[in-house]
Amino acid sequence: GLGSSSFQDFYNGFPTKGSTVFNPSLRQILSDVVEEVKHSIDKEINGAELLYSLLNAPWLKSLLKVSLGGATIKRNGITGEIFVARVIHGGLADRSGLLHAGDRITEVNGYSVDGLEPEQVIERLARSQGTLMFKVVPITDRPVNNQTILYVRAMADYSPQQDPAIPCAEAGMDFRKGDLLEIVDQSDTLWWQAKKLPSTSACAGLIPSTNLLRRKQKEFWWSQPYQPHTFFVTLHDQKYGIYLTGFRRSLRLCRRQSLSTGSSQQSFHTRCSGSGYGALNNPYEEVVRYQRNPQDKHRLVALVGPSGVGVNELRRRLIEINPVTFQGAVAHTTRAARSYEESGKEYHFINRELFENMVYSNRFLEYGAYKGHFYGTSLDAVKDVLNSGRICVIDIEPHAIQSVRTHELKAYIIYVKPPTAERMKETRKDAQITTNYYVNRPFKEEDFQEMEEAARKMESQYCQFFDSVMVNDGLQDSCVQLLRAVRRAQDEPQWVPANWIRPTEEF
Ligand SMILES: Nc1ncnc2c1ncn2[C@@H]1O[C@H](COP(=O)(O)OP(=O)(O)OP(=O)(O)O)[C@@H](O)[C@H]1O
Repeated sequence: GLGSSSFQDFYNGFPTKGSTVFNPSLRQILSDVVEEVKHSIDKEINGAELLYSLLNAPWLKSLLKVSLGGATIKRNGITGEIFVARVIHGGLADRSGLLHAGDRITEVNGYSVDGLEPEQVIERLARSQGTLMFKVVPITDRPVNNQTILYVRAMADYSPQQDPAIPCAEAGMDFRKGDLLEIVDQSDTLWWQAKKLPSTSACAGLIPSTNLLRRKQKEFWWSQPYQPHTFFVTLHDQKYGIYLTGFRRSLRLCRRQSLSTGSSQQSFHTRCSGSGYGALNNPYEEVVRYQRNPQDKHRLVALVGPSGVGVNELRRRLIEINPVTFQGAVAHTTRAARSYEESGKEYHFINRELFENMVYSNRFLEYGAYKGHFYGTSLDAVKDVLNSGRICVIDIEPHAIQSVRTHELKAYIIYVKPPTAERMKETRKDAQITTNYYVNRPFKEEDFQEMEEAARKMESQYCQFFDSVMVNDGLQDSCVQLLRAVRRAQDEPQWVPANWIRPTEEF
């Protein structure tokens, strides 16, 4: 339905304002827009969408959709005057430079529109053929366009179609947790305009501002899958401990035990830095493009994944491939060293008092208790590896992600995802799982299902923090994927939280 000739006609009659006639370069803009619309006719949304519901001829819908080119109109309830409510960034109206929010539309094709409903104005527009003429009284105090572009990562999902409060759902833009957004207009305190990156459309869409989205999140908190689970509990709560880096089997054991005895999820204790916590409350996290300087320390690489997916296997293989480059962090424990163990090698063996001091001075990224002993991965153990010039590769529970997303560690989070249950069955024939009843028994059907379920939950809660996602299908392939991801993290530009680069409230 989009004949170029009709576009041409329409273009010729594109709204003029006073004596201003469209600049010929608009011809080019319009043909761009035609292309855009062809690709996104069902998604591309702007004020002209109002027309959409009123018109029947599909070609006309398309045409008019473009014609308003991203402006919404509204009626002043008291005076009855029709105004341009909003000009969508990057849309035709915006690019023409002729329509501005606040401009009053007095006539369409010589007919006064005062007192009409916006829908009637739209209808009038729809009925007109050939030349389309607007008489516009420009707003006197046009706001200066001093918008700075802001890049953010969405920490929440948003769907305009499900938001009755949005002024024009069709002009809205949906996004999901983890999406990168380029915010192009913040002039309205409630509704911002943004594009999703990588952007395929020139046109922006409406999204709620930080404050508005925060308010919405509070209203709908029960529907938000993500709730921070960062707890500080006393060291004397030994009943349900956890275990950490390098000993995830114990961790899994005690987690399962604690679940089966009805304990809450408080078996995870993580460090909670100011900046990290701030990010949890912010529906948008400001990000900047960052590339590590070759002279700088490496970024910490942290693997997360559901228990049994193979996080430790992958980590071990990576370190084995190149132990000069990669290293894990040595955990601390209060358990006594065995005769063959050496402090600083298997563990840093420390006494309980020292462990407690480290907890209280916030030195652990994550810690917990298991069988009466404490275990923890300390910030210093990670820094030791990074200071030695190596790449520190650790695995963490997702609850601890916030404790490594800091200016200092600049963690790159790799999520290891299980393949389908069928593929798991094929690839894990000789693999061994550790459960709370058995250490190293063959995988069973239900293990795969449990893992799938755990992966789903993990993704729904934490996907916004994953810098890279890999499926651990064939081991060989996974190792190559992992190696590539680690290289990317160190050598290629990445979006990182802005406060890593210009720290505000760092520890
Ligand atoms: N891609 C793979 N193909 C085949 N077997 C694998 C693969 N990845 C891991 N395994 C095997 O699966 C088993 C569990 O892996 P691993 O111990 O690394 O799990 P994990 O994610 O660290 O879980 P946990 O939290 O229990 O420690 C091991 O026997 C490991 O060798």
